[in-house]
Amino acid sequence: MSVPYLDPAVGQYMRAHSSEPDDLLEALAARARETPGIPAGLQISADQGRFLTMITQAARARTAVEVSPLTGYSTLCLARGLSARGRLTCFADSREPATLAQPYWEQAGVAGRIVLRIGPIAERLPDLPFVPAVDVAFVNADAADCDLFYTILLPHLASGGLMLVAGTLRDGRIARPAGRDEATRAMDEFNESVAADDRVGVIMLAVGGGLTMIRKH
Ligand SMILES: C[S@@+](CC[C@H](N)C(=O)[O-])C[C@H]1O[C@@H](n2cnc3c(N)ncnc32)[C@H](O)[C@@H]1O
Repeated sequence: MSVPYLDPAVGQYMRAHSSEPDDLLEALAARARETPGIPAGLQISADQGRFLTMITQAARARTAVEVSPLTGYSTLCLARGLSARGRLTCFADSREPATLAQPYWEQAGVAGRIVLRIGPIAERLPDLPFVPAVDVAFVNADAADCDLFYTILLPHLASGGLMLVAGTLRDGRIARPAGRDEATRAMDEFNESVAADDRVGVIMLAVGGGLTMIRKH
């Protein structure tokens, strides 16, 4: 478990007392590492993946949305947590997840739950239907895009629905003003605006590079 802003001994302890990713997730992660053009470090961490599966299960989600899949690892974690008749609609700029992850989605028996929408995400996302309402949305995008995707997705969320946004602590840089880059400043603005949004309840979790869980009232 890599939680760079935590004491390494605490991270090690957490890893030792959490479930490990299974062979299929490990195989997909290895395939992503070997694939040219997939930048290292963009895929969600194993602990984030486990959290996505568990929260989707706990929410008994039937309708989920993801922006964006890239390697398809987070997609597999979300799809596994859905009920058998659930649907996960994934917005991606390119076909990468389909070509890379499809065999793993099939092996997991969840390929039939996944619908890919390929094309410029900001243009495609507003086409998402309002019925059925979304139970769980997962946003793992560039910091500069998080506010736009949040703004578009929130009206689609069911009352009591959850939105999870990854990378919100920027691996700890968010709280170290000296080391801030443009993306960290953008994420800070996003975090400020979500915390002040009275339509939702918010908790920031020290999972992976930071994971914000947002519940619509
Ligand atoms: C953080 S990744 C999503 C990772 C995904 N959830 C997973 O588990 O594999 C998505 C972001 O990566 C950015 N990105 C950077 N380089 C990319 C590349 N070569 N292909 C696709 N997305 C890329 C995109 O702009 C997008 O906002």
